[in-house]
Amino acid sequence: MKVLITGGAGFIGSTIASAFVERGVTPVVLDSLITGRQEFTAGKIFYQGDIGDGDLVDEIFRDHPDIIATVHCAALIVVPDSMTDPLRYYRVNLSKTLDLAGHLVRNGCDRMIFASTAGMYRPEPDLSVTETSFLEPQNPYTRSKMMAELLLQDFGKAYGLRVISLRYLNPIGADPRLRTGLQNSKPTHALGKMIECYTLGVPFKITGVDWETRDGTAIRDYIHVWDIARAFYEAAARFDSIIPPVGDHSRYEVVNLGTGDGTTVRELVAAFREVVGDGFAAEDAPARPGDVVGAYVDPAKAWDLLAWKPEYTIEDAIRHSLQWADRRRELDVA
Ligand SMILES: O=c1ccn([C@@H]2O[C@H](COP(=O)(O)OP(=O)(O)O[C@H]3O[C@H](CO)[C@H](O)[C@H](O)[C@H]3O)[C@@H](O)[C@H]2O)c(=O)[nH]1
Repeated sequence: MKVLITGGAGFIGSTIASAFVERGVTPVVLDSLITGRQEFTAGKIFYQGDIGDGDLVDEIFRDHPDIIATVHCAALIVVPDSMTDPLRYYRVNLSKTLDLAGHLVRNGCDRMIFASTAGMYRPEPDLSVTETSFLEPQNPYTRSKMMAELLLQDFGKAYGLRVISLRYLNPIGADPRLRTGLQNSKPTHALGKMIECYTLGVPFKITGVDWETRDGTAIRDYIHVWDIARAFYEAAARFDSIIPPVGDHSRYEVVNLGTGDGTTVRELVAAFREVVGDGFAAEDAPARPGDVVGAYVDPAKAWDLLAWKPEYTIEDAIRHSLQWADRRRELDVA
């Protein structure tokens, strides 16, 4: 049994591929390698190319008629970049998803698990989001994901494509067996900056300390990438019971993935100290332009439909990220 994983050489897609391998499902990776890494495809069935390339997708399905579902992760994901270059973001995340969906329908693949974002919700007053929270995406990245979901719903109604959309927020950590992790050597997200500051021996700047949260710092739902990968497997394994192949029910289901309470920046700093010791310094600083207070995800539906909840702690994710930063340096030198 095989699954096609678009973006399978990226941070999340490659981790999902490993989770499938460990459970006896063979991944077939399709990745352009624009941001993905060739090393992450080692030992896997790999096609280098574009999700919009119909001939290539046809070739993949000819070569692997036993593909039972597509996990669609290929996307551009950097919010500030999406604001300066929306054309590129809509082209890659929306137009190419449209093309891919057409190629899948043509090849008779009617199961898709879509890597989406819980960043498209307007948070409730307590900063939680559920699947019924109002959709109010704030930037071209989250809008491109929302629009892609809308087109996929239309494909369900017209062509029978079934889609489970998994929406989550800030993935951190690395494959616990360190096969893969974040490709980028200079990540700008909070944990990446903590690792950089810790390595250089300089204080980490807590950007934004006046938010209306439990300690004044912004909240995010950091979640271990292996937990996310497990959820994709569970969605694939239960696909036909979540969206049966026949009947006049909706062919589209949304499931949010998260921890249920989130983590503030100060809590992330405390967790980092828990892992590396007291020597890690942090200081208050002004908020970054465009920053938001944040949100956290209620994972109740994920438990009901996927029997899924996060298993790794924030400290586990920090430990794995630190180990991966060392491993990554070795890979770059090799
Ligand atoms: O050095 C830093 C870096 C970040 N933060 C703070 O930590 C919180 C989280 O920031 P991240 O950058 O980790 O997370 P964001 O959700 O703000 O954004 C990140 O996750 C998004 C995905 O949802 C996009 O990928 C985006 O490009 C990426 O920066 C924010 O309050 C930020 O101000 C600091 O205090 N110091």
